[in-house]
Amino acid sequence: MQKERVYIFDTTLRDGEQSPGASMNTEEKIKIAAQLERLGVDIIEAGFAAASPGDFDAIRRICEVVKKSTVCSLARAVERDIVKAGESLKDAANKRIHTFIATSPIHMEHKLKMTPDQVIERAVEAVKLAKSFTDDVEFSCEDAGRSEMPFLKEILDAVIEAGATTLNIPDTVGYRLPQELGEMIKELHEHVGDRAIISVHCHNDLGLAVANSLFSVMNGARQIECTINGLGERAGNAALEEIVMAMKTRSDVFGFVETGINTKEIYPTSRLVSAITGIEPQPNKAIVGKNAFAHESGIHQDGVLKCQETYEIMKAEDIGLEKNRIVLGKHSGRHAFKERLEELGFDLSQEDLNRAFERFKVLADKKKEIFDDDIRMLIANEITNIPQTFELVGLQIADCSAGVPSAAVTIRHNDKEITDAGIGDGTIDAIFKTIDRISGHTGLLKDYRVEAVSQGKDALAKVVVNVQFDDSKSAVIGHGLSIDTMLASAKAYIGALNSYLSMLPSDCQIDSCEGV
Ligand SMILES: CC(=O)SCCNC(=O)CCNC(=O)[C@H](O)C(C)(C)COP(=O)(O)OP(=O)(O)OC[C@H]1O[C@@H](n2cnc3c(N)ncnc32)[C@H](O)[C@@H]1OP(=O)(O)O
Ligand SMILES: CC(C)C(=O)C(=O)O
Repeated sequence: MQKERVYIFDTTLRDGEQSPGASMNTEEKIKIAAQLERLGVDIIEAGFAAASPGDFDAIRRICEVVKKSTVCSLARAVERDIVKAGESLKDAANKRIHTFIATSPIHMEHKLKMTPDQVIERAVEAVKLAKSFTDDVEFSCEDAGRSEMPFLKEILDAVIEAGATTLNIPDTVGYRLPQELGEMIKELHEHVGDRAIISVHCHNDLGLAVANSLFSVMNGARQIECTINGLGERAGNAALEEIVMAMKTRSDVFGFVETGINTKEIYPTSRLVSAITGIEPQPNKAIVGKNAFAHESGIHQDGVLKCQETYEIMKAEDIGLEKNRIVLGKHSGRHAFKERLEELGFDLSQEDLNRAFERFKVLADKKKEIFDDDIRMLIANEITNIPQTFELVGLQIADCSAGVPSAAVTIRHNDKEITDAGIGDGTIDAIFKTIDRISGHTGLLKDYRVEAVSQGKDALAKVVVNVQFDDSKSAVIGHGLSIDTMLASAKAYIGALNSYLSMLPSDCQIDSCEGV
């Protein structure tokens, strides 16, 4: 079956820029336009030439860069706007003027202060003037979603007669429900026939912009106006990525149509637009949100690892992501944990794996997301195989502003828990001195380093100490890992102590613990 083409009209640079805070400079617009062309959009609405000299210039410069996609400027049904649009598009390889006027009773009466007949007359004049610059003229009935059907048919007949080749039916205020807009498009499509292409431009005030666009395609629309990341005035426009991926994923329903979009460019385009505008899609945003291809819970991770389709209806690769993301966190299970360890090059025995998994769960309770570096450190600590002669059970430090830095430490040794407290020149010194007293070994701190492992405010602190115990000739190293730096320091010091003890002949070890 011959597929019909649905033209993708991207208005990120025009309606998308109408998002508060999304203004872009000319260079930024050129970058986005070039990427939109790579993405394969048919028409790039590059701006509103009459809005400002900057907008005019950006459209003109985009025409120099974009050669395959059609470049378009918006214009009110006003002579100056159309002339400006025509001039800005002068050098375009393919150009379109998009002129519009409102057709709903509320807009005609209160905003335009024009009668319906005057609106038709103005629309016809606008299309005729636009036609003197290009054959490709689009006419929009602004607020068509709240316009009366007989009037819509009348004005569309008039602008077709004047030369409009694309007729856009905007749901300007996002009022229509999918079924209703679908019926409206069906009736208008039957009325217009093959005299022009029917387009829709849906806003997202009720969160229905994408659904409305898809219903419109099912009912005869062959151009969709949309934006990257759903940017746009108020709640935004229909999101290009959602429309395109819905049609691709549900080809059982949309198999009769096709777009020219290279879906692998969707993610890079989304990233570029959010980097330039500073507006990040919400994490759970369909297709391009940070979590759209992420799995955090053990049952889902297990399913996806066994068969991707258990929890994925699209492939991350299809939108240009490298792969889906298995996020390790408190809801993860052993399957995902083991898989990540293998990816990181760790091959643990079942016993080590079980121990590491327990420690992972404890860490995950404290930390929102566990990164690869966190796991590396966790495993490094797990596989050292040094006997844990002393084990930290608890640590309490006094309010640092109170004057004398002090620490209370509880340590397990030979199945006994011993608590002691001490003061020091600083909190770390107080902790280390107290550990010395409990263990009966005196350490001389040669080096102390702390660094953040992984990312975020809740990043793990990794403390590395180099300690010389009991006047021995060489110093030993200890590592400690925790989201709390003091705790990491205590662990590092005890780690160094255990390491030192493991190197002593066993009779010495017993002697050295007499003080405990
Ligand atoms: C639904 C949409 O997204 S439409 C596009 C919205 N985008 C923009 O408005 C961004 C660019 N706009 C601008 O820079 C400015 O509004 C301009 C340059 C176009 C016009 O600025 P100003 O001349 O100062 O007019 P202002 O914006 O205050 O008011 C709009 C005027 O255009 C009229 N108007 C609005 N739409 C149309 C139209 N499609 N055709 C003809 N006249 C229109 C209004 O009735 C009003 O006319 P009035 O001055 O006689 O009352
Ligand atoms: C100019 C038209 C297409 C528009 O942006 C709208 O109606 O929302």
